[in-house]
Amino acid sequence: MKMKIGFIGTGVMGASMAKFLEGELYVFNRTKLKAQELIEDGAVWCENPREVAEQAEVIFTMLGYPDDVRQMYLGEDGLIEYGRQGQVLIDCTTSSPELASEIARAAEEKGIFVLDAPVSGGDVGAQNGTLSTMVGGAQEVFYRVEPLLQSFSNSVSYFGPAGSGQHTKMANQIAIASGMIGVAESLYYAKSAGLDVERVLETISKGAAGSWSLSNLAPRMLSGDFKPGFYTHHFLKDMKIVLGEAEKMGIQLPGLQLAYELYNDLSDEQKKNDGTQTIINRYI
Ligand SMILES: NC(=O)C1=CN([C@@H]2O[C@H](COP(=O)(O)OP(=O)(O)OC[C@H]3O[C@@H](n4cnc5c(N)ncnc54)[C@H](OP(=O)(O)O)[C@@H]3O)[C@@H](O)[C@H]2O)C=CC1
Ligand SMILES: O=C(CO)[C@H](O)[C@H](O)COP(=O)(O)O
Repeated sequence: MKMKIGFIGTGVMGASMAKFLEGELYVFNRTKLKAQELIEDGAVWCENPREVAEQAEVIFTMLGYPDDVRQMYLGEDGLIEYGRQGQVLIDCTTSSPELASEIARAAEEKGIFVLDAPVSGGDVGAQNGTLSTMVGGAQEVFYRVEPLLQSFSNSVSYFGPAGSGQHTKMANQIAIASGMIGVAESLYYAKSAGLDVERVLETISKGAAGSWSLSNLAPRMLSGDFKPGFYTHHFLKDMKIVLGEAEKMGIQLPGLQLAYELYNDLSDEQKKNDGTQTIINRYI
């Protein structure tokens, strides 16, 4: 018998990730249109999270902000309220580690299992099923659902108790943040020096400067394609979570702080609608 799998949050990432899950799929998203392709491929549309919770054995969420996650899990009519014993809930949203622990505690009281399983690899990784997935929560639950996580990932790693997946994703975002500033400033410098920027990009991508951001986002910067793979407002959300966590740990991250300020200086329009490659507009 096919496993009944729920997927809530079918935006840029979720709509692609859900396609790789094998089973009977139950989907819900705030804007139904964004689940249309999945529905056409056979997924069952649910009118609310309650319907998903009543049907599915395992439920994935891929939402925007920690507040969305809080509402979805802990709010009235949320997944914990309607969930049942033995059910597994997996939050792939990039969210707060502390909230992940809070949700896991609330779920435990009802015999529901929760994992935090944020992903890296961008829109391209989601489309190709090659994400890197980082997991926190009970290890035996992780083992149970690992094959599902593998279906949209090329790497799945377990890190420890609830919140550990989110902490790992924060480490990922720290590495990406300064890298994005480096990518934009590299192109700006090459252009200012009168070089053929496309060739510079092609050449340095093959050397030690090579990175996911350089290969995937620098070409979008050069072609003026600012369509979101990764929304700038989500990147700012992530950097804010990291800065909050760093403060709690009593550590300073001046590189990340600078990246946050440079991104935060972008226009409201750019923050709301553009992908993170829009940082190039600060320079060129
Ligand atoms: N894009 C990327 O490259 C990556 C993004 N991430 C992270 O993954 C998460 C999702 O990103 P992405 O897919 O790009 O963002 P999107 O905004 O495209 O997707 C989020 C989806 O969640 C839906 N949603 C939010 N709250 C609710 C709710 N209460 N009920 C139902 N649906 C809800 C939104 O609905 P609606 O359609 O109405 O807005 C939207 O479709 C973010 O936390 C992001 O930081 C992680 C790795 C890479
Ligand atoms: O826009 C980006 C960086 O500025 C990346 O698309 C984004 O960070 C995707 O990487 P990840 O999947 O690791 O979050």
